[in-house]
Amino acid sequence: MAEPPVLIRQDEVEGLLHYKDLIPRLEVALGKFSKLDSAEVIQPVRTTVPLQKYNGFLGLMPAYLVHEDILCTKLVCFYKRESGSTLPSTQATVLLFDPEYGNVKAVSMPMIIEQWPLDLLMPAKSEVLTILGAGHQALSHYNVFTETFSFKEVRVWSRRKETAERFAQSTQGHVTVWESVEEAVNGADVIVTVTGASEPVLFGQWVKPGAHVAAVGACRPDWRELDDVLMRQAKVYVDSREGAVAESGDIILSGAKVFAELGEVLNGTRPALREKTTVFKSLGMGIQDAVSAKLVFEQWKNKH
Ligand SMILES: NC(=O)C1=CN([C@@H]2O[C@H](COP(=O)(O)OP(=O)(O)OC[C@H]3O[C@@H](n4cnc5c(N)ncnc54)[C@H](OP(=O)(O)O)[C@@H]3O)[C@@H](O)[C@H]2O)C=CC1
Ligand SMILES: O=C([O-])C1=[NH+]CCC1
Repeated sequence: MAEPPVLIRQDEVEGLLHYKDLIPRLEVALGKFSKLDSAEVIQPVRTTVPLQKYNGFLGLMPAYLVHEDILCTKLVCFYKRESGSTLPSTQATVLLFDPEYGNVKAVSMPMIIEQWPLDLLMPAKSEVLTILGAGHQALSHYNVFTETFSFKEVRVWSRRKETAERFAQSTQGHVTVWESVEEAVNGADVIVTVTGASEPVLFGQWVKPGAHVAAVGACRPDWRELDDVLMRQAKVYVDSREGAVAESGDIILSGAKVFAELGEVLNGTRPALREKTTVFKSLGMGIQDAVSAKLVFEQWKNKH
């Protein structure tokens, strides 16, 4: 008889997995996912169930990594929150299966680890980082970017100045708060957009040529964070082409062409044009959660 599933709480997950251990395993999985006719990593486009009454959706994000025999599904609820709301906008549960028998081995309510090997696309000399949005994703991106790279200056903007100020008070290093997006991104080498916006907040005319934009918000076909000018002038990289053309308003509504999947850069089939203005449009991949869940479960077993 199969063992009952273990429940791994979010605070435990944080102590069991560091993103530095995740990235190399993720790179292998992404490279395999982006191979032509790949049968090694199976990840269908997210299925979404609209929750109109609550201005949100439930997303189902399954993935099977054949090379590591990892079967996993993330279930994520996302809501568009009014300004000043204290309710969380993203809540996720991850189920890790035994692929042979089909029983659930572990259930966890993880931090959503949206970390990517983005140094591939950042300008070689990146001194100024601007984060647009100041919520959960902003903090996790701040932590990874500032632990991994040495920026001379970090700036933050949020829809409400109080959110940006609270963010700046919560970070380890010095962060300056800006009231205008245009001024906040002026001269920035790396811009992370992590807002709940559904209309563009970042405009191409403000972006320094050669800058890198990591676009993390706007995960529905009619939501946007970036304007047409930026989308059309930049080389656009995505996590999954199939996902991007189905779900990303920034891509669908601007008509921008996808240059490459990040996995194609990692497996050497497309170049990383870091000297150009680049946009990485991330929508989230079940693969990330599958790799994370396996690592978390292994660590959990070592400790119990
Ligand atoms: N690509 C991926 O893999 C993932 C993407 N996401 C996306 O990242 C984004 C941020 O998520 P998270 O940090 O958890 O959210 P939070 O609710 O914690 O933070 C949202 C931030 O966006 C701002 N904001 C909200 N609505 C608007 C708007 N209409 N216009 C401009 N700014 C707005 C908020 O400003 P204020 O508080 O000042 O009002 C706040 O700074 C979401 O779009 C989410 O879908 C999340 C997880 C994974
Ligand atoms: O990957 C993810 O969990 C999400 N992407 C967009 C909203 C939530």
